[in-house]
Amino acid sequence: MQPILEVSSLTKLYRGSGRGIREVSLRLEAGDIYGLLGPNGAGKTTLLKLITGLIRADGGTVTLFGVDRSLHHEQAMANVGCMIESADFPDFLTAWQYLRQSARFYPQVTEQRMEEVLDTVGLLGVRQEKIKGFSAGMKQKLALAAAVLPRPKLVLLDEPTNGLDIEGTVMFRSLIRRMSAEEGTSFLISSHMIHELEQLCSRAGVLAGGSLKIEADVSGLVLEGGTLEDFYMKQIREKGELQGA
Ligand SMILES: Nc1ncnc2c1ncn2[C@@H]1O[C@H](COP(=O)(O)OP(=O)(O)OP(=O)(O)O)[C@@H](O)[C@H]1O
Repeated sequence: MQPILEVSSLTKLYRGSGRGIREVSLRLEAGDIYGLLGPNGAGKTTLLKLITGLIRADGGTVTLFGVDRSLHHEQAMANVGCMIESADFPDFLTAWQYLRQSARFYPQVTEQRMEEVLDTVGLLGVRQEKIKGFSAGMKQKLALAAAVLPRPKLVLLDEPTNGLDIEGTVMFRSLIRRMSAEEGTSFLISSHMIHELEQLCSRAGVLAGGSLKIEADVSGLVLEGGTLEDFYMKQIREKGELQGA
């Protein structure tokens, strides 16, 4: 079966720091919910930015739905939703105007769909308020609403639960589960919320020092009585990535 996402030997070393990611390869099959774990500075955001073309790679390839992203960007990204780093919102827009702006590339997105996603993330009641009055968590919810708005087949999320309240985290988990079960959506989620990832993900990968160290079948791990946290800490310790451990 054709993978949803195939990353091959992707490399990006930033000029200033010389850090980034090196020779990372990753494959997502349809229906995968893949958790990307790793210490601060491991290269998770860099990998997500490279996949979506927000920054340019030094080497390697990204193929989405069989299409080379660097050659046919629009076609490759047509079914991809993403939320990478805290979105820089145009503060003068209302939540509704922002979503309308996000929807302009997707003729299939109706006002009913916009209302539906705002309701899901708990922002329907404030849709006519300007974003400049929103808290960090409200902005995070709006970014999530925009990422899933066109019902993409693949959603890339960088630290999606950062700043979310408890209800927001529960909403996030049920949104992912529902989209996965009802629409067959695949997810690549970078997060430090390991318990969240353990509950959601079918597979996980550990990125450390710019390289993908190991991947795990999360449900298999849990069935065998292990936890994703123990697995992660073991990997990080073995690879000497844990300072002072
Ligand atoms: N624009 C940049 N210029 C120079 N170095 C950078 C730049 N952006 C990131 N880096 C470096 O690249 C490495 C990877 O950063 P990245 O943001 O991808 O890590 P991360 O795994 O997402 O970290 P965190 O979990 O803290 O968000 C870090 O060492 C960081 O200092």
